[in-house]
Amino acid sequence: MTWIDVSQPLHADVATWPGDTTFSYEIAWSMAESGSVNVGKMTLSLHLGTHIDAPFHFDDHGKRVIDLDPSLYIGPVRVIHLPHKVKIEASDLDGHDLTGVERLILKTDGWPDKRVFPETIPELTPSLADRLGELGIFLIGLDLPSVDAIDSKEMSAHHALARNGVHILEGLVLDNILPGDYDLNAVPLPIVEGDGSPVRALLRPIL
Ligand SMILES: Nc1ccccc1C(=O)C[C@H](N)C(=O)O
Ligand SMILES: [Zn+2]
Ligand SMILES: [Zn+2]
Repeated sequence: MTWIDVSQPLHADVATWPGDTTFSYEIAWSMAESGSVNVGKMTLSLHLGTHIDAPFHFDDHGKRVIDLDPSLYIGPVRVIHLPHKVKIEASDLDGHDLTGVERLILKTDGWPDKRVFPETIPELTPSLADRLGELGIFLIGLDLPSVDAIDSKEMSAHHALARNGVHILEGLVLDNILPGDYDLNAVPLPIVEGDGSPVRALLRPIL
């Protein structure tokens, strides 16, 4: 079975958090100039497209990307569908048996057009973060640009997840993904000081 790409392509028009650094790519040194090769250069916010958050993103004393175990982002994952929510809370998991699940992806359908940055999105509640912690889930992924509301200053979901040892993977493209069990591969770059990192996120159905 082949891997399915669930990442947003990186190009100049990728939707960016309002006011944040957009994506740009240029050839810094062309074949003509160098005499041998094209050498590219890119600039981007570490929180655009499909990416992971390091705790330093929302906590001055939190871990940087280099401190995060890459194994968090490789391995079995459960995808569940929770569409049309304003808030996603612990009780939304009630119908789901998540015994043994370590990585969980929420397909919320809350960011339908990835070319446009959303004005409002479902937010995760601290009660959900606590439930994930109790279940032993250490990675939450979702098809949204944030686990908090767009206008949040408290970042209460980010903090509650971190308190519960749950790591964050944002901006997945799940339109063609059905609920079920998959293998995940979404490893960050070894950015030593990074508060986040873009990832190439891939899913492969477990049959
Ligand atoms: N408040 C911001 C201001 C500027 C740039 C990004 C944000 C974010 O909150 C990003 C989002 N929570 C993220 O984790 O990617
Ligand atoms: Zn982020
Ligand atoms: Zn975030």
